[in-house]
Amino acid sequence: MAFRKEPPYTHGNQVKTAVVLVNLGTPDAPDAPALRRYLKQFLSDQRVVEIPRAIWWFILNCIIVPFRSGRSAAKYASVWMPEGSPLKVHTERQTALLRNVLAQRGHQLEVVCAMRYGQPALPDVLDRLKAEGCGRILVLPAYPQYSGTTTASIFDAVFQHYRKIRNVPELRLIRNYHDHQAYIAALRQSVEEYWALHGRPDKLVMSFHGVPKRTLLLGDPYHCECHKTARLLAQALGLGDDEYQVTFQSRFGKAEWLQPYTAPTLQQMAQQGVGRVDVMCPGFISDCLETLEEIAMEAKAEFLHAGGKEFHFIPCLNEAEVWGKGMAEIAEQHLAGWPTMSNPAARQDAALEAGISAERARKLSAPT
Ligand SMILES: C=CC1=C(C)c2cc3[nH]c(cc4nc(cc5[nH]c(cc1n2)c(C)c5CCC(=O)O)C(CCC(=O)O)=C4C)c(C)c3C=C
Ligand SMILES: [Fe+2]
Ligand SMILES: [Fe+2]
Repeated sequence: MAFRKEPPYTHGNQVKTAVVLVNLGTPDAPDAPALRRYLKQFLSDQRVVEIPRAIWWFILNCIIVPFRSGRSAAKYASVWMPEGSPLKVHTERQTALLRNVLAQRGHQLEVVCAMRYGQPALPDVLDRLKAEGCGRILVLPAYPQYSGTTTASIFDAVFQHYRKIRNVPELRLIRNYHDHQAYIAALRQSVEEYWALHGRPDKLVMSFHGVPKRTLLLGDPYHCECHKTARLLAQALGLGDDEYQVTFQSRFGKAEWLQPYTAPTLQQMAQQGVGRVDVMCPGFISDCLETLEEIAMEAKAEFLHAGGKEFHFIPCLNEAEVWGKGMAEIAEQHLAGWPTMSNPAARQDAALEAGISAERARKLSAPT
């Protein structure tokens, strides 16, 4: 196998560290050509669709791409922001937030974002970091719950990229943070703030993106991690079992996916006399088509049509300050041992913030 051409190794270069926030990716524009490119790349990933290649090639190229692109483009158009697709806009803002919080805590590192599908493409971002001298890379997927369909696909893309590189950086991959206290605390704060402004619902629905049921039966822990997130959040909010419900949305294709499905559950709730529901999507750290259109528009209309009185969508964590700190805490745990703090004053501040005594902080900041 041929490796990519690299400049000759030189001695004495300072090795930099980078954190890469990787999200799913999104079309470049809310139109059919952009959707065709996006859906083709996304749905050709064998981690996402496990149907035998030849059959799937036919279904994807002759049915899904031609028929879905226009419809999906119209949905994207209904949530498109002036700066672009919500998923990309929020991911970029989260990257800036994480960069600022880590810098405030005294870390010297690059913080960038990348997309598994679409732009900025993960391989291009990894190439750029290498050219900038980053010899340590921490990959932070935008998925709190691990799934073979999402997290592992990011890992595949990273490994695939470095297969062609001779001088591979030191790599760390964050597998999940579905039960991390910083993530649960950020969710709790966002719900409590929402309820302080808008009052409380009869029922809180936590709607996660679905996956085919067979992936659960074949060992994917995603379903269990979603339930654990929901249980921990309900505990943090002090909710009883009858005050919240976990559901799964965005079913794709004819096969059975994780149940209960979000839309029919909301309709049943409306028919059973649940007056107000609040829906949140803790499987997404940023708002996107699936939250803003499928939940905040479609599911809302269906719930009200079925007789529900009030429907509230609680936004994702997006750029909440508490989530900036949460992401930083998660990243810091995985950065441990890497020399990211070269500034003694910042090191002392960070140690103080972590609750370590001033004296110990001074010792820590002494040159080593
Ligand atoms: C939160 C994690 C996600 C999992 C798990 C997931 C699995 C999964 N998705 C599809 C098919 C589609 N998903 C689409 C959009 C989409 N999916 C996620 C996240 C997860 N997907 C996000 C964040 C988004 C929104 C992207 C955006 O641009 O805002 C779409 C495209 C939209 C459409 O045309 O309806 C498809 C298709 C499968 C098949 C799958 C697991 C097997
Ligand atoms: Fe999806
Ligand atoms: Fe489970």
